[in-house]
Amino acid sequence: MDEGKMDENEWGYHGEGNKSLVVAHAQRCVVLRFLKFPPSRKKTSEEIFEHLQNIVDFSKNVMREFLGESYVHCGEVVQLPLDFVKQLCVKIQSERPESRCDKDLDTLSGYALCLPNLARLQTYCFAEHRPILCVEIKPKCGFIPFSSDVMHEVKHKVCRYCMHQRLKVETGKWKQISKYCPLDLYSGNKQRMHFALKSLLHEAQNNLKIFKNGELIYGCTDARSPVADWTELAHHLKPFFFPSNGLTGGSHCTRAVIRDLVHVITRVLLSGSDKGRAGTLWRGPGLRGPRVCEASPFSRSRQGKNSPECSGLPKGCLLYKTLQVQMLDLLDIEGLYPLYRRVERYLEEFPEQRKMLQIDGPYDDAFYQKLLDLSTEDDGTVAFALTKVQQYRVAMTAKDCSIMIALSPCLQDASSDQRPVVLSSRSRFAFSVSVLDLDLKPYESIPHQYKLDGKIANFYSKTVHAKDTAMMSPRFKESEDCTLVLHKV
Ligand SMILES: O=P(O)(O)O[C@@H]1[C@@H](OP(=O)(O)O)[C@H](OP(=O)(O)O)[C@H](O)[C@H](OP(=O)(O)O)[C@H]1OP(=O)(O)O
Ligand SMILES: Nc1ncnc2c1ncn2[C@@H]1O[C@H](COP(=O)(O)OP(=O)(O)OP(=O)(O)O)[C@@H](O)[C@H]1O
Repeated sequence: MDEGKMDENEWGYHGEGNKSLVVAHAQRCVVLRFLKFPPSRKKTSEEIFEHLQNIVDFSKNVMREFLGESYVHCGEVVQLPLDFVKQLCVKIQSERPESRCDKDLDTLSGYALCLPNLARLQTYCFAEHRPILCVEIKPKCGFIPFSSDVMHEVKHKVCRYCMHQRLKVETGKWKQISKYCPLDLYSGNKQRMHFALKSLLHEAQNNLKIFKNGELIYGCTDARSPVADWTELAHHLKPFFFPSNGLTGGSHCTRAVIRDLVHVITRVLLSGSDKGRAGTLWRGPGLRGPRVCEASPFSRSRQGKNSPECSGLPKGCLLYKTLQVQMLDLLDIEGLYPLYRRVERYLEEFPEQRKMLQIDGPYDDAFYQKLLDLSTEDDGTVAFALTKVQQYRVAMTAKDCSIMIALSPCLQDASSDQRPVVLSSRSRFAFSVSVLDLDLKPYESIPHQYKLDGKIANFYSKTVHAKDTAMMSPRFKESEDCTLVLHKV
């Protein structure tokens, strides 16, 4: 990319989250990722450069090691002409969802991250002429905490995502509760994974987006977004899955296309194409805790039946590796918070030590090596507390990242440039899998996490458990009554 000759007309709005905004080049497979800030929060150019460089270093030295290099694209920091950035900002403003406009794109520093456009097959060269379908999934936390420090009883049975749904609907963030449960997606069991993916297709929230040739065709931006239209989605997908157009249309066709999509995504998610070194050498914390969330409609419908829920994920696949990194949260926020307070007290006494403790970077190999200490025996030291704090931040990052799956149809016997291939009922796709949004969660967000966690668990217990008890009690009363009668007889 020639930063000297930038033309805003060659770039278009691509998407945004809470902290960054992404624009894509019209022809080339690259995106620019800019940081966003609340209008009142001004940062210096040096601070922004350091922040972006930290993102690159963290991806390179930590996440690549954990997840494998084929999945992680670190990108590079680029300096752009300020005129270009200002004009780009004006150009894209009308396309931004209203709910994201509480923060402004940084137009003052001129710095951004340049990354491959993962909504197209991963390549830095000119866009390929083959059509490309891309599915982005933000799977969220895939396990139930196993830490003995967890005091909220409900957290041992119901996963954080399912509990949080109740609060999100209550506060108006989303209109209805999703049937998606991350534990189903991470189960490795095909039936459960199909259920999870279909649930995401029903209620995408911010957990699912679908792009066709780089353009968003499915997914919602906020609670005001129109309801999911499977007929329209199937119309987009049909040429990919039924190239010879065997099915004419109607609900049968819609269902068949959606089923094919779900099956292909499941196969890709279970594939382990990664050849990375350290990603496979590293032995993570090991899968622990309940494998089923009590709130998942799939699990509820199978209660008491012999369900094949625990097939487990293949070790090479990205879901498995992501889950391992998420499980670096060994103590849960309830066990972590006192350790955070220990580090805080130390820093209050020795503020000059902050740099040495690498709280704000650099995220180098030394930082990575310390993360590998999985001991949970607290020796009362600041060093122990700090290691757990840093592991928690890394785990939280993995709980909030997204997985991008790009699929491109290929002919029956054509070689796919060494890319892996997945089959659907009537087609064949070359695919790539990548992770995005691997920005290390800030140290400062820990008190917020602690409060939010309590709020989510309390709200869930108050509403759902109260409701469940109310619904259960007549049945219990009946059986009690029955038992009493039997006793009398
Ligand atoms: O706390 P959560 O689980 O709601 O996650 C936040 C996400 O909400 P979600 O639940 O996925 O809708 C939230 O996503 P949205 O803004 O809701 O799309 C952010 O990803 C946020 O991360 P950060 O503060 O921007 O670094 C996320 O915050 P972190 O907790 O990951 O810091
Ligand atoms: N390299 C990329 N290629 C293609 N699309 C991308 C890329 N990076 C980001 N995106 C798109 O931009 C959106 C926003 O990016 P990202 O998730 O990094 O934002 P964020 O503000 O950091 O997110 P969060 O809300 O989780 O903090 C993504 O959901 C994805 O659709």
